[in-house]
Amino acid sequence: MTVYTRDDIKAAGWLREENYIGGAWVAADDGRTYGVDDPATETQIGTIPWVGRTETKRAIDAAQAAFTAWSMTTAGERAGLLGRMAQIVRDNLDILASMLTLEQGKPLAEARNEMKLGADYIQWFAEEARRINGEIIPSPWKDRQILVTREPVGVVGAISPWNFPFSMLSRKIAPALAAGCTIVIKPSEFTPYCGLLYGVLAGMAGVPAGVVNVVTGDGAAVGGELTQNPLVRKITFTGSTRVGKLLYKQSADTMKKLSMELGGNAPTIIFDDADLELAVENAIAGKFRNTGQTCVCTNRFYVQDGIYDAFAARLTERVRQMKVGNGFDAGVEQGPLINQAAVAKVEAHVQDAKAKGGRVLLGGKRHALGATFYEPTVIADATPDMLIAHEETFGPVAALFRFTTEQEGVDAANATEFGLAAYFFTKDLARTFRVARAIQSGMIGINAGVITTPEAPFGGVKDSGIGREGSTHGVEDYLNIKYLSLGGL
Ligand SMILES: NC(=O)c1ccc[n+]([C@@H]2O[C@H](COP(=O)([O-])OP(=O)(O)OC[C@H]3O[C@@H](n4cnc5c(N)ncnc54)[C@H](O)[C@@H]3O)[C@@H](O)[C@H]2O)c1
Ligand SMILES: O=C[C@H](O)CS(=O)(=O)O
Repeated sequence: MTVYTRDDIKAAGWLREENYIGGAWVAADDGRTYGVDDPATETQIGTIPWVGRTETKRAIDAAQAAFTAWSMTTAGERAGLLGRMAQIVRDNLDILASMLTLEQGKPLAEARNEMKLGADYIQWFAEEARRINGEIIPSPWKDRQILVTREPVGVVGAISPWNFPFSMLSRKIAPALAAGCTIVIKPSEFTPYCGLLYGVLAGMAGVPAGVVNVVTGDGAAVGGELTQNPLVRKITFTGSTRVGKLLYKQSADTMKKLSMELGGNAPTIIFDDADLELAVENAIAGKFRNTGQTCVCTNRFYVQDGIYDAFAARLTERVRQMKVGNGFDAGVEQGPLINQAAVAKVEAHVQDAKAKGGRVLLGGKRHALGATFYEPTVIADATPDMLIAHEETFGPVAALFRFTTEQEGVDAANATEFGLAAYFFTKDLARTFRVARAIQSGMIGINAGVITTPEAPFGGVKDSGIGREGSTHGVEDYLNIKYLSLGGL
C-alpha cells in the first residue's frame, strides 16, 4: 500500500479547503477558517471554512434549485452517476486512505478498508436506485385502480461524526441521490476532508451542480439552519445521542423525516461453551477496531464463570501483541485517539474502574507515544457501578464482567438505555435463538465481532436511534409513499 503525504493529497486535488455549494468551491462569507489537526502528531494539516447559517441557507437553496431536475432523472441515470463515484473511490483507494488516516488517525489498512466500505455502500445504492418500485393494489371498486408510487422527499440535511468520516456519509448520500433527493452535508470539524471529498467525487462523476453540497462550520449554527429551514425535508444524523436528541427536537416545527444513528454501549456475552479462540479473535476485532472508537465496539464483556479465567488470559495475551503507533507506520494496529479530550475520557473510565475494584491485567495508562495515545487495556473484575458499565468509553479498553446463569448475562447486557449492537458466543443452537430474541439491540453478532456490511440493515433501538442504513431498507427513509385512487375507468 502506497503512503501519500498531505502535500501529495492536496496536489492531486483530493484535499479541499473550501466548501462545495451549488457546484462551486467557496470560502466562508467572512473568510473565517478553522484549523484541522493530525491526531497522531497534533500538527495542523490544513484549514476549512467556518461557515454559519447564511452559507448553509445558500447551500439549501442550491439543493432546492437542483431538486426538480434531479428528481426527474431516470433511475438508470442516477445509478450510473453513483456507480462512477464508487469507481473513482475504488481507483484511488491508497491516496484516499492516506487522507483518512491523516485527519482521523486510524491505521492505514483500516482507512483503506473504510474507503472500500464507503465505495461498496455507494455501489449498493447505485443498484438500489433501479429497484424503487411502485405498487398496483387490487381495487375494491370496479371502476377504479389503486396505485402507489414512491417519490423523493426533497432536500436532505446530513450531519456526520469523525470516527468513520467517509463511510458514515456514504450510506446517507448514496440512498439520497438514488431516491432522487438532493443533499447538504456537514462533516465533523475534526475530519472534514473525507466529507468535502463528496464534492470532489460529485464533480468528477458529473453529478449536476447543487445536487451535492458540503459545508463546514459551527455545528450548532449549521445544524440550526438544516433543522429549522422548511425546505429541508429530512435530517439524517450520525453521532452522539446527546446531539441526536437536540436535532430531533429542533426538527419538530418543520416536521421532517428523521434518521438517527446514535451512541452505543455494546455488550459481548461469552458463554462457557463458546469456542475460545473464535471468541478472543472476534473480541479483538470488535473491541479494538479504530482503537475502540466505534459505535458498535464492545463496551462491556460479560464472561461466564466457567470460561472467565481462560478468556481473560488469552485476550490479555493477544492484546499485548498489538502494535501501537502512528497510523502511517507499518504494522500499527492501534493508532491515536481523535484528541486529548478523548484520552481524558478513557483515562477517567479506567481510573474509576480501578477505584471500584477493577483489576488491570494490561495497560491502564496513557501511552508514552504522546498526548493522544492510550495503552490498550484489559480490566478484570468489572462491576455494574463503574462508569464503563454505563457510558460509551470510545477507546481501547476491554472491561470484563463475570456472570453465572444465562439469564444474568442477558439481563446485564440489556441494562443500558442504548441498543445499537450486541454480540454473544455460544455453540448451543437453542441458546442462540433464546438469547437473540431476548437481547434489546438493533444488530447482534453471533460468534462474530464485526458485522457491518451494505447488504444488512444497520441501526439501533432505544437511545441508539431510529431508522436503518444500508440494505434494501436504507433507501426507504428518503422516499414518500403516494397513493393514487384512479377512478372513471
Ligand atoms: N450509530 C452509528 O451508526 C454511529 C456511527 C458512528 C458514530 N456514532 C456515535 O457518534 C459519536 C462520536 O461521534 P462525534 O463525537 O462526532 O459525535 P457528536 O455528536 O459530537 O458530533 C457529530 C456531528 O454533529 C455535529 N454537531 C455537534 N453539535 C451539534 C449541534 N448542536 N447541532 C448540529 N450538529 C452538531 C458535529 O460537528 C459532528 O459533525 C459516538 O457517540 C458514536 O457512538 C454512531
Ligand atoms: O462507529 C460506528 C460505525 O458505524 C462503524 S461501522 O459502520 O461498523 O464500520
